Parts: sequence; C-alpha cells; structure tokens
Amino acid sequence: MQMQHIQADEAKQALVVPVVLENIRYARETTQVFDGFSLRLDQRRVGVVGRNGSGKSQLARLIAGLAAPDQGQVTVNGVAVATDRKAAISTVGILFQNPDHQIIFPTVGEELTFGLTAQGMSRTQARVQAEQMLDRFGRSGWFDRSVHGLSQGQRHLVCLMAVLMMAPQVIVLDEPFAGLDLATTLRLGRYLDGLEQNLIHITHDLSAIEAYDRVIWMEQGQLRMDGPPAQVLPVYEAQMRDWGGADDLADL
Ligand SMILES: Nc1ncnc2c1ncn2[C@@H]1O[C@H](COP(=O)(O)OP(=O)(O)OP(=O)(O)O)[C@@H](O)[C@H]1O
Repeated sequence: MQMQHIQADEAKQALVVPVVLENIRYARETTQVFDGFSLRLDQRRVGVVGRNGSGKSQLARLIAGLAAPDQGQVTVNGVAVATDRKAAISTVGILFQNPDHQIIFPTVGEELTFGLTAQGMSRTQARVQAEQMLDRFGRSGWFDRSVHGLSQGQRHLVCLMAVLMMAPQVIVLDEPFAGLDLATTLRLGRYLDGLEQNLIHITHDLSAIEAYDRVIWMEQGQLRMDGPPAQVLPVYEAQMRDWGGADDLADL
C-alpha cells in the first residue's frame, strides 16, 4: 500500500532531464581525477560501476554541484550546479554511503525542513510538508525524534526523505546501501525503484542496476564502457574476476 502511494505521487514528476559534463578537468590534491572528461546522461536510470578509486564519487560530487571543476562545466537540466547553488538544490539531490556524512541536525524534523526554510519557506509550512513526507513513508511521529537514536537504515531513510523534500529532478546515489542488512537494502531499493526522479546510481551491487536503462563503467577518470546493462555488466564482472584472481595488491 505504502509503495503504491509513493509511486502514484512520484509518477506526476516523470521527466528525463539531461546531465551534461563538458570537458572536465578536476584534481583532488595531487590526483588529477578528470582530465578532459565529457559525458551526457539523459536516461531515467543510469548505473555507475568501476573499481575503487576510479572516480565514481568525485563524479557524483561534481554532478551534485558539491565540487566545482577546475575547468569545464557541469549542468543538470541547464542549471550550472556548482555556481547556481540555489537552483541546484531543487534540481539535484545526493544520497551518500554514510548517512552521518549527510545529516547535520539533531532531530528528524530539523533535517527534513532545513532545505525548504533555507529557500524562504515558513517554518510552519515546511513542517506541514515534512509531516506529509513522514506519513508517506509510514513514519508519522518521527518529526521530533532524535536522529541519534535511529538505526543506520533509519538514518538512511531520513536522508532519502530529506532529499525528496526538495523534489529534485535527479538523485545521485553514492553506494547508499553499503553496510545495510539485506531486508533494509531490499526495502530502500524498492522505494528508490518506485521514484520517478532520474537516478544515477553508483554501486558495487550489480543486481541493483541490471534493469537500468544504461550503465557506465569508469576507469581512471574515463569511460571504459558505456551501454545497456546486459552489454556492460557481464564484461565488467568478468574483468573484475580476472583482476580479483591476481595476487598483487600493489594496485589496490
Ligand atoms: N579528498 C581527497 N584527496 C585527495 N585525493 C582524493 C580525495 N578523494 C578522492 N581522491 C582520489 O580521487 C580518485 C577518485 O576517487 P573516488 O573517491 O572518486 O573513487 P571511487 O570510484 O568512488 O572509489 P570507491 O569505489 O572506493 O568509492 C582516487 O584516486 C582517489 O585517491
């Protein structure tokens, strides 16, 4: 029942918006993560795979506008996300692997209302919307709850609700299921699958993206392969097994 409500509500927002990275150069300290990287995404469901350190999280931060490229531009639905932060917040949301890197307020209500009040909505109106969001996820009564007293999976759900409060057109998921038990993973996965927002999902769990529209495989800040999951995932998995069979840890 709960899921049907979520799907029906979100279906109103069904729309594919373009995510465009143009000739990006981007360094973190001494590492040149991207050097002339370009990418255009215009599918509803895009999976991102790649080895540790291949650039997936930095790609996520650039798309969400949390980092600005040293050269080039990132736009989501035409919004220059790194510079137009106000428009970016209602255009693209991001869910991190660790909810504790995302949550900044002590109570669920403050976490859910912060984005809206920062955009000028009254506290009363923001609270009404937060209560509606909590209802949708079967969590009415959580408004005044301390985030500290929630489990890891529950904190993930708070982060997802906080992102949805801003009704972004695109949600970037940076391994949001790492460390969650299977039941919680499956339930959060179903919530996400039911959303009509465009999803860009970074994961090491290939089954989570096998029904997606497109998968990109990142390798050293470049696209190694790009296509439908049925084409990319078997090649990726075979390559990972091949690399995994080697005993040399030098390139970890
Ligand atoms: N804060 C940082 N300072 C310096 N270098 C960094 C920093 N964060 C990431 N890097 C470097 O940027 C490159 C890309 O890292 P990134 O975190 O995007 O990899 P990833 O594909 O998300 O890996 P994982 O699967 O392990 O999460 C790596 O070489 C990494 O060492």
